[in-house]
Amino acid sequence: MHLSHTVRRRRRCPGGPAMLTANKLSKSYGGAPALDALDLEVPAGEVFCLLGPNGAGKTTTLNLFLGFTRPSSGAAYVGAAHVEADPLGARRKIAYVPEQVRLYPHLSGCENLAYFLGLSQARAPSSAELSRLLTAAGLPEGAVHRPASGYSKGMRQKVVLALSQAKRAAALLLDEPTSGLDPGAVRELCSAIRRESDRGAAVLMVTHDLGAVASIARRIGVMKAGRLVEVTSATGVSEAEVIALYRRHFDPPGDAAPPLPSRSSAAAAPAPEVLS
Ligand SMILES: Nc1ncnc2c1ncn2[C@@H]1O[C@H](COP(=O)(O)OP(=O)(O)OP(=O)(O)O)[C@@H](O)[C@H]1O
Repeated sequence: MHLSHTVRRRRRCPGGPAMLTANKLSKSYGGAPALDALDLEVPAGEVFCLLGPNGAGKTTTLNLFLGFTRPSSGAAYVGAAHVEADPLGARRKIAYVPEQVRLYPHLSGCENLAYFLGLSQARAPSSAELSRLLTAAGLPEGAVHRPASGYSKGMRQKVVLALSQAKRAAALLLDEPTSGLDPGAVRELCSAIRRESDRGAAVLMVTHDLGAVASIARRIGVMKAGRLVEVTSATGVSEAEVIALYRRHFDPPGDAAPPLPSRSSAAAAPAPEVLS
């Protein structure tokens, strides 16, 4: 079926209309495929977790949905917006939690939220409304008006999750959000992500945290060398079952105790700015 760039009938996937769609989405660097003909649909309200070893193409997938990089072939859509043809239209529908969220350090959480929200919509919510959004996302009340320079990683993430809620983002993309978080912060983050999916956001989360996957994923996609090699339901699965799934794909044969991805593989690389 031909899909026009701008006018496109929204396809339906099992859980409802697809909010994130990849059609034969491919990206090569210097002739080497980083992502190879990805077909994927994430409907509204679903949490889809992408697993795979380093270099599998997970971040490349996010970058293509975000319009940070152009596909070599194929197409990515956010709702009906074709990312390449209508990057701003697509971006307006997305909230993005990079591995390291960067806020304006001299501004408070409330001021950061007002700023990022102002980039995407004309209506400026009141300070009381912004505070409510931030505390609903899990930011401690006492931190709302404090400079973000003193925020932990988990607190910075809460500002983006409040932004996601405030602008009613159709899609929430997260790149290794639990790396470097303590177990309590991981639980809080998972609850906040669940609230966003309950609201109707399509969630696409790249992670090495198999416990978090078991806690929030509705479907799991396994990536290997740029290809999506398995998609499976995660409803009711335990962490042990997610570990078994991962081992089935990535255990070297004959190796008794292969390494699993760590829960907190914090990388120091700076991430792009918060999208609004
Ligand atoms: N800007 C780039 N230039 C050249 N090669 C790149 C670039 N970005 C990614 N790649 C390559 O594309 C492949 C997929 O990378 P990608 O970052 O998507 O993997 P990943 O699954 O997210 O890995 P990780 O778990 O380490 O984040 C890798 O081989 C990587 O080296």
